[in-house]
Amino acid sequence: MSPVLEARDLGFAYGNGPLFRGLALGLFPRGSLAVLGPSGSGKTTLLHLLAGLLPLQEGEVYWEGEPIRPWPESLRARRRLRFLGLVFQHHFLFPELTALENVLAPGYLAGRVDRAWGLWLLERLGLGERAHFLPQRLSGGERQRVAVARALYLRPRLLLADEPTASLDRRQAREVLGLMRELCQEVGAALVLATHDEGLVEGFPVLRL
Ligand SMILES: Nc1ncnc2c1ncn2[C@@H]1O[C@H](COP(=O)(O)OP(=O)(O)OP(=O)(O)O)[C@@H](O)[C@H]1O
Repeated sequence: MSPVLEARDLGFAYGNGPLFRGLALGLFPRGSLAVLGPSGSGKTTLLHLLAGLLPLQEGEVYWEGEPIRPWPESLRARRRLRFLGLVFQHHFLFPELTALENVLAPGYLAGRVDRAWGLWLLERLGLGERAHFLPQRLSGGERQRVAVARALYLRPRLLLADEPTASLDRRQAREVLGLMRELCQEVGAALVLATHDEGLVEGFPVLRL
């Protein structure tokens, strides 16, 4: 079995000294990893490097064994759409689209619109009854669950979640994380979770920044 995601010898600096150097990680299909570190330690930067959203400075990132550095941005964007899903601290839902339309949005980009699959994801996340609500009528936890459904809609090999529960209370955070982990297993996605919260990473292999 080859790794879904691998990073070797990663180093990055914004100009005022290195944020990290010589960093390595690897994830197998359906594997998980928590990136743990205080605010400012470089979690978001690392996830952006892994997602190919920030140019690599030192080292290399491999998606399913292929180095991403040589790819032109247009190819990277195309590969990203199929390879990975992203969930951020803020949900970034389209305010004028319903929960279901938000989940289907990547399907329009990829030419794969399957309402039944979108609805199944929402139901699995406990939002079947709210599929036709606009985001403004949903709670913070519900919006974040819609964002998780949207990120998994194209059945990515990898889900990158950057502080996805930072705006939720502890109970909601645990619930959203638990559902996210279960659904990743079902969809077949590996999971990288970035968080500053030690209390949330029980059961995860941990990389400390
Ligand atoms: N575009 C940028 N230019 C210069 N410095 C930056 C830039 N983006 C981030 N930084 C700095 O790099 C450091 C790491 O930032 P990053 O957002 O990766 O950390 P983080 O661990 O995700 O933090 P948080 O938990 O607060 O989101 C911080 O000190 C930040 O101020």
